[in-house]
Amino acid sequence: MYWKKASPSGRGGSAMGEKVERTKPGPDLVGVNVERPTPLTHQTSTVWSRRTQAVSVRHAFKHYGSKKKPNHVLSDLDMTVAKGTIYGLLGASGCGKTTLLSCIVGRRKLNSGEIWVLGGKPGTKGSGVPGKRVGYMPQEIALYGEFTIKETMMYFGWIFGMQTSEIIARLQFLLNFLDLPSQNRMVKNLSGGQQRRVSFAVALMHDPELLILDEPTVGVDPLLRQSIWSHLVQITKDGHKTVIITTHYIEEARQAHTIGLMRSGKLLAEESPQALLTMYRCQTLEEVFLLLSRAQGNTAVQQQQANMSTNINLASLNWGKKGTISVTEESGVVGLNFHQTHQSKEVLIHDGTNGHIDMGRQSSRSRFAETMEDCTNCSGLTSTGKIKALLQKNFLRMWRNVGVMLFIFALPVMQVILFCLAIGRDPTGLKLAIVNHEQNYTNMSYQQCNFDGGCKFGNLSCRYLNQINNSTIEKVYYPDTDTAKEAVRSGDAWGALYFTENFTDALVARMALGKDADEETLDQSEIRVWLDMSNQQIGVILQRDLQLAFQDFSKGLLTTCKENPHLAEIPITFQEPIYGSSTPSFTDFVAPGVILTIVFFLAVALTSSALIIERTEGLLDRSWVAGVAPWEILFSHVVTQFVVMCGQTALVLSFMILVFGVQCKGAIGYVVILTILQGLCGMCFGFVISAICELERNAIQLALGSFYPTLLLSGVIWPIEGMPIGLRYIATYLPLTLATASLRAMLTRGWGLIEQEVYFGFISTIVWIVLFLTISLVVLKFKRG
Ligand SMILES: Nc1ncnc2c1ncn2[C@@H]1O[C@H](COP(=O)(O)OP(=O)(O)OP(=O)(O)O)[C@@H](O)[C@H]1O
Repeated sequence: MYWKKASPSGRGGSAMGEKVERTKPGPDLVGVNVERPTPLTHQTSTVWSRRTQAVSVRHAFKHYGSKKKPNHVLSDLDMTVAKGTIYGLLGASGCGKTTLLSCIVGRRKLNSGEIWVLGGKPGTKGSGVPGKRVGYMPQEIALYGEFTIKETMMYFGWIFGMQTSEIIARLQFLLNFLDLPSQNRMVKNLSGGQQRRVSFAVALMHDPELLILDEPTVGVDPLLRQSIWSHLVQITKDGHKTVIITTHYIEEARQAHTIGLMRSGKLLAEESPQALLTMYRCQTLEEVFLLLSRAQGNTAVQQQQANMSTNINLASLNWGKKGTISVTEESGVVGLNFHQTHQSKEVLIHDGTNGHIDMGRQSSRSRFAETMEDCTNCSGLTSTGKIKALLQKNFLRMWRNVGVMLFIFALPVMQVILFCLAIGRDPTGLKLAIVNHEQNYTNMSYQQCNFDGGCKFGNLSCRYLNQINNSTIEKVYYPDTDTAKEAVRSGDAWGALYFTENFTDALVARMALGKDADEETLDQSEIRVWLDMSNQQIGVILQRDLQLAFQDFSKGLLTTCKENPHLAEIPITFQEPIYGSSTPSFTDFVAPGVILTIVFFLAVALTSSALIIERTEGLLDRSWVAGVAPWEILFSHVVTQFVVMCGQTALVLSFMILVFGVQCKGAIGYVVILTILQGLCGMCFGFVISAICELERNAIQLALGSFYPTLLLSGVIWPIEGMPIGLRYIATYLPLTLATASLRAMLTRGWGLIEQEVYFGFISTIVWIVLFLTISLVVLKFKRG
């Protein structure tokens, strides 16, 4: 058997059930009826008393920052909020009110200490907190700017498991009650005060058991502020609803049943407003707060003296028959506890094991059981309402944002078009400085360079020049090699080409004499070329075209002279390639990597900031407090992204294959699946970035920073076989490498899923998806803690 204070009316504020936990009664006061709580005999009774309060916080410690340099925000804080009361939490800015509230709603975890909310510990299975048992209005607006008021209510209503008709009815009430504008107005177009009221309406939406309001009256006019307070008083009247409210308008907190005055991470006092005013003989709560704050600042000795004098002062108070004052040690600075007899009374209750329970306890227990039953769904896997709300939110946000829509669908198309137009084509108009001493430079024929196309051996230099591809090479004529080379040096030409004055005769002699040709003949018959090889691609193309032109020239000559044209070829015959074309294009080599890179990094860009934006706007926390689990948020993004990915894949592949003719020899179905999987992989990588980074800026840096190394190491623009062996191993296991090789094998070789190179690409992508998702979930869970 033990003593417990019960408050059937739920009034009277301070720690009704809590004071029974004292083991050391305080000193008697002269002339004051002092309650002496009886020491508890069962530890279970303490737990029971905590469970029957709306909120009970014990020995709470919380710090931010590292262990070495902690910023202590809560230090050994105790708080008791009785059911059916309004609890006003007051304190200077930065004293830790928001931190305390976020620990109560399960947004943050204490470093040590205990919190009981509505009979359970926040975050534990079946506690319903976070979840629909709590209505939370954070300090920041924490709403979706692109939503209308109605959509906002729908979103949270569905998350709370309400039916659409219920939400609409409740919305009408809240619009009228909070004097809100039309339900079709966008939240971002509302005034600051209106936005705060919408935020308040969200907290009231599902009529929760516990309302936690962080400064709901900021920016609200006095009339509406009064009506908000009246509403709070109204809803707590029947004792089923509890409100914790912080405010900087200290005087409005007079309407609360209990006031907790907080300073430096502790509660200086936890009493009813009237008791505080009377105890400290103050006219306003502000004065009380100043008094207590000063008292806390004094030394321990001074503090003791202050307590003594307070006690003596209190001794002279005449509480009459209505009031009793209990002296306790746990109320902090003054250690006073006030109860009005008409609001609370001491009742004898038994340990639950005996089965004899008094009415007060019975009602709290049955209510507790009821609420726990109510919340059996809270631990369920998910609800369709939540998924519906999250999906609608993701799609609406995308749809309403033109920039995002362009980013999603126009950017990939533009990238493909740019890639196909800009990469892999032969350059044109490359200037070649030509010096032909077979011709007279001043003569027009130098430019025209006529020759006889039959089996005639005159002006062979002109016949060769005629074979050169005119679209790639633009011939510019120079009088001598010095000026031609100078043109190359000064960047006016990519190379200089020189024919000796008796080139034709020497070449004919070379062909006729064969091994008997002398050095001079060989020297005179050579075409000399000086190239600018500083640009490897252009240099190699010029080499290739000049050699091919000579081969064609020789073949043509031999053919017209009825000789075997094969004599002109080097004795290596490249037969028809087994895969690919005999004139392979760089585009075909790069295209698979480009397709996957576009889809992968667009997904990274889309998702890497998604969670951060929601987090910085406070939306993520608010959704969590409403009972949305991290995996549900991820799942909704996966579904949204999947739809986006399908659209992007269709666009990218159609433009690549159908419009620009990139070859696809394999099964298009597998190509599509691998591309979508890579998009999902990029999305999951984006989640990791989003979960790790606190700021959008950091996320962008990380996403951009990862782009280039991935591109370089994935064999997209150069075969990984060219890398040093160690780096090659690392590169092989990057998310894009095996997938690129797989896609290339499907597109250019026409391989199917049975080939190792192909299915390795699929396996590697799926493994990366699982890995990234796991990392994001772990980080999200960790951060939530
Ligand atoms: N995420 C965080 N990381 C580090 N420090 C934080 C964080 N959130 C709050 N703080 C610090 O903790 C202290 C308490 O902040 P808190 O927001 O709880 O105060 P508050 O009493 O709600 O203030 P206000 O009335 O201005 O809202 C402040 O010094 C604040 O700078």
